[in-house]
Amino acid sequence: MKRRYIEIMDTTLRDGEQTSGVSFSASEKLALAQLLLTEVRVDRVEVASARVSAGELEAVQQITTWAASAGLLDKIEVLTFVDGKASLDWMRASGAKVMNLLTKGSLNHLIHQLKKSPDEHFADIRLVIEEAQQEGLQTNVYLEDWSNGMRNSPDYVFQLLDFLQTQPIRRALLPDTLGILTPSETYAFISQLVSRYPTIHFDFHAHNDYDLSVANVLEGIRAGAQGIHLTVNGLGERAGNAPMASAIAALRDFMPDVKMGVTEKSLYQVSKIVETFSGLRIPDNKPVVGDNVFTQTAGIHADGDKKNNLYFNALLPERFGRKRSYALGKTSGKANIENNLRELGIQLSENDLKKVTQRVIELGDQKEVVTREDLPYVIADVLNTNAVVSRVEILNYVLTHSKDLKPSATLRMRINEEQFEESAQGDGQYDAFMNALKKIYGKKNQTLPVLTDYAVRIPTGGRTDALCETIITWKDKNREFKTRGLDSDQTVSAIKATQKMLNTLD
Ligand SMILES: CC(=O)SCCNC(=O)CCNC(=O)[C@H](O)C(C)(C)COP(=O)(O)OP(=O)(O)OC[C@H]1O[C@@H](n2cnc3c(N)ncnc32)[C@H](O)[C@@H]1OP(=O)(O)O
Repeated sequence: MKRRYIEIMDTTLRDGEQTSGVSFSASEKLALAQLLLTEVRVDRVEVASARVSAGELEAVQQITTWAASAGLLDKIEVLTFVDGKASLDWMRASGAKVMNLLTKGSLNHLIHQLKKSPDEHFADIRLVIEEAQQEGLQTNVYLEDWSNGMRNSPDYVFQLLDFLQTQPIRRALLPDTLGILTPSETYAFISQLVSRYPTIHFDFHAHNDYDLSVANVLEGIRAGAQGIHLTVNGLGERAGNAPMASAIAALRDFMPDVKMGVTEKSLYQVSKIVETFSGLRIPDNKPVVGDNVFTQTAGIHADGDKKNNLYFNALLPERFGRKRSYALGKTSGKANIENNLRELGIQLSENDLKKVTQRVIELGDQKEVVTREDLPYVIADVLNTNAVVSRVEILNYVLTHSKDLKPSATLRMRINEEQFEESAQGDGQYDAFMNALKKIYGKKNQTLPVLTDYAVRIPTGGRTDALCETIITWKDKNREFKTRGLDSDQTVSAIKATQKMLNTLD
């Protein structure tokens, strides 16, 4: 089968940054543009809108300087306006060579926002494109509000495309600006344009207002679009754009006649970086990249996986550098527990396994979270054994907190038979505690796992009402794991979670 190449244009740095509350710094934009082009290997990146701000200009200058040295300048795009020379001046200052010119794709927007006739608009566009060409810039053209245009003023859309067909443009970009399309309409509109304008390269740009963006991307491509616009984590104005990870996975799995240059393995990494830079947490159930999407919770599912991977689908976590896991809670069965014990290198008799399973279910009923690293403690408690040999014990500590002085911590602990004591300052009490801990492990030439997430919650209901639960995610060379601490004091609960982490180290 001859496969069609589909261009992926990432617009996390332009449309993604239009997410309310998100603003990337110049260095974050540069790092992301580099990662997207060289690791994720998207075909093009749209990095800014022209004229936005001085900071934005500096960011684009940094990106174009890097891209020019890497031979990738033709992959850096900037959204510009039909505004005489204003956007062109900005393009010149930024060093970018590809402009995505925002024209009006619906009569409604043209008449009410620009207050111009089609002929006036086309004349303005012609001037900008001509000037851009003289400056050696390449032009792609957005037909803003194109989807409404196709619904309500198709003749205007055809008029615009008839005109654009005569212009030296590289691509026509079809945005569903307000995210109003259904999959069948997306297919109908795009296939109509593809057959009417066979020489134009069409990109489709979805929005997710009805949660249909990925479905629309698939239909857009099936209809003949040659490129699609995506954002990492689906960032974007209102409900966002089509999310990169799910769209790529769906295209790979459902459209075998399509090929793309994107490296699937790097999608999770870029998603986590965008999560950090944007400050917007990825929902746990977000396909492909969410924390829980490769976690089997139900006992029946864990059992089925043991018997010929019965509950696997094509979306295997390993494709994205991730791992399947088995949750512990009230819907767990023996198979969930066994799976986690295997990871910890612990074996129990059938009878003991039943008792431990029962306790995990009870804890789940009380809304308590049980992590894999908690299991040895649950076993010790249920079976009354010394399943947990506390090689590491926090013996004493003093934490200070005062106005206008840095918090400090003094810590005494035992590692095997040896005792250590250290003091340190930090940005908060727990940070000071961790700094003292790092000094101690530094003496032993041992580095600690990196803390990658710190979540605090007050478990609701029942007897844990007044307690605070801290769940810390740690990452060391080859594993990521969570430990949990429970105490009426938040810092103490974090210290308890940390002691559990220390006891997992060799
Ligand atoms: C598909 C999309 O998501 S489009 C996203 C476009 N990107 C942005 O809007 C980037 C962020 N925007 C900005 O920083 C600012 O809005 C700027 C710098 C573009 C303009 O700022 P201001 O001069 O203060 O104008 P303001 O934002 O109030 O209004 C936008 C103006 O652009 C005009 N405009 C709208 N679309 C276009 C267009 N395609 N080409 C040229 N001008 C346009 C509007 O008619 C309005 O002009 P008016 O003030 O003469 O009525």
